[in-house]
Amino acid sequence: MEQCVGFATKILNFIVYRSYCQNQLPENGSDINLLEGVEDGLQTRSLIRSGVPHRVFVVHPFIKWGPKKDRLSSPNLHLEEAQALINTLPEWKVVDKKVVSLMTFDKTTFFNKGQLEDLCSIISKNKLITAVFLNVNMLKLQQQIFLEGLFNVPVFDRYAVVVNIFKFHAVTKEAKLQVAMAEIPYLRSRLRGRDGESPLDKRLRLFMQQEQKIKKMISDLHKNRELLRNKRRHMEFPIIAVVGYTNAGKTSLIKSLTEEKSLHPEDKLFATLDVTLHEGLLPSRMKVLYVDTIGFISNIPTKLLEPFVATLEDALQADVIVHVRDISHPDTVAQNEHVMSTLKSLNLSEDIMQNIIVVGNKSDKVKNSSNFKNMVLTSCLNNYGIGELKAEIEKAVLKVTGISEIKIRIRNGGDEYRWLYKNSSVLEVDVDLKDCSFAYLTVLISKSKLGQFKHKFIYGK
Ligand SMILES: Nc1nc2c(ncn2[C@@H]2O[C@H](COP(=O)(O)OP(=O)(O)OP(=O)(O)O)[C@@H](O)[C@H]2O)c(=O)[nH]1
Ligand SMILES: [Mg+2]
Repeated sequence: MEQCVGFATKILNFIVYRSYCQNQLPENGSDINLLEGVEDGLQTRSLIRSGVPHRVFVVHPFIKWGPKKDRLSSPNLHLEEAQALINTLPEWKVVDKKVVSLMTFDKTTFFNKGQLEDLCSIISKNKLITAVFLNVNMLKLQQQIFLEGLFNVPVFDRYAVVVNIFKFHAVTKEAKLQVAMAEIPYLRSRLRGRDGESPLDKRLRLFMQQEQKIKKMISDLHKNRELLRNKRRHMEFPIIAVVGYTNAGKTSLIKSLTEEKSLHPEDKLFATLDVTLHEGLLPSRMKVLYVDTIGFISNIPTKLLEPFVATLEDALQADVIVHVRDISHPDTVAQNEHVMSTLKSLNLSEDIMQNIIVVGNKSDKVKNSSNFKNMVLTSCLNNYGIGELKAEIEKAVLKVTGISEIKIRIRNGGDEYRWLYKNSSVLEVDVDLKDCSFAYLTVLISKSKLGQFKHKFIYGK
């Protein structure tokens, strides 16, 4: 309780603390130079010190009445998701949790007087607590400074926590650059609290320069990927993008579809941050490429996801989208709405939006899965429904790509033979019993490739 004695004194302390905090902000360019050591991991100075674990008191504030009330989900489900976010950070632990109802999130003190006293009392009694996670998108600087002054421990919002999860999970240079890019608006917003003397302008300018440099590096990488994509298109393997809410089982599903051993599904939010490609075979032995993508999550500031949007749009230039839902999750309906509205907000073609196969995953954890209609039910745990899903994917692929099955008689081991193996999916080879130097090949081939084949080997001769 002692921390709460004298609310007015605390307000005074807040003013003193505020100037203390301002002195803690980066003083010179080198401190905030995100691009120093890009190659060795883009170490940034962040408001969460990387590598310092915390024992966290999770507080989920929610609006009880009015138009801003969340009608799709419940405060307790949000609290659970907030806990899952904290547990995703290595060695971080949740030691207490609470939901608090408010009329607005706009007050500088954030909570009302009674709530603040209550929270202070919890924090002062529980000596384990080393940080508070306030489950809102982004606190205003003044709110954060006020609450930290009062609670005497760091206060993190969703932006800070999610950026740090991203940092732990970014593997490729592109993902690391995107995380650095995502962090800039946050760090910049934390700089703005200082009085406007010239060093602040200098630091803001530095941020802008860094932002430009990172943007340029990302755009160079995108160009590179564009080349790869064209190459991929040239090979004409159908592309299946796998999307869904974080932790729904996207990576697991791709693992089941491709039997690729190297994939590692994890019970963590945002385990996958990089777009990766995985080769698989459909029932007719047609080769396809599955694209694993970053998971969606609701209540994330759009600024945080902006750097990832271009990559996601790029990944979704696919022939078919598979939307994986975790139907065992109590919030599955709200998660579905969120994924669908995010997909609609992206710059995707009409065609692809018509080609979404919905998968009801984790059906092993659901008692009555017959409630879930218009989807393929699967379980990656026991491979249930994987065969049916492959057949659905094949149907969709054949429909959109105009790929057809044909049988051609060609010379064994000749140029035609090699060309077909490279450019189509060979389903069957039967030696011509009348002339063993010839064979009948049954292949799946796209219209354009068939045109090329005829041009090269039939009309061209
Ligand atoms: N019981 C059950 N668990 C599953 C199933 N599919 C996936 N899981 C588990 O769910 C967790 C998340 O799986 P991932 O495949 O990593 O999920 P993801 O959608 O790729 O997650 P992010 O990359 O973090 O967005 C892991 O612990 C999986 O083992 C399933 O069908 N049944
Ligand atoms: Mg994943």
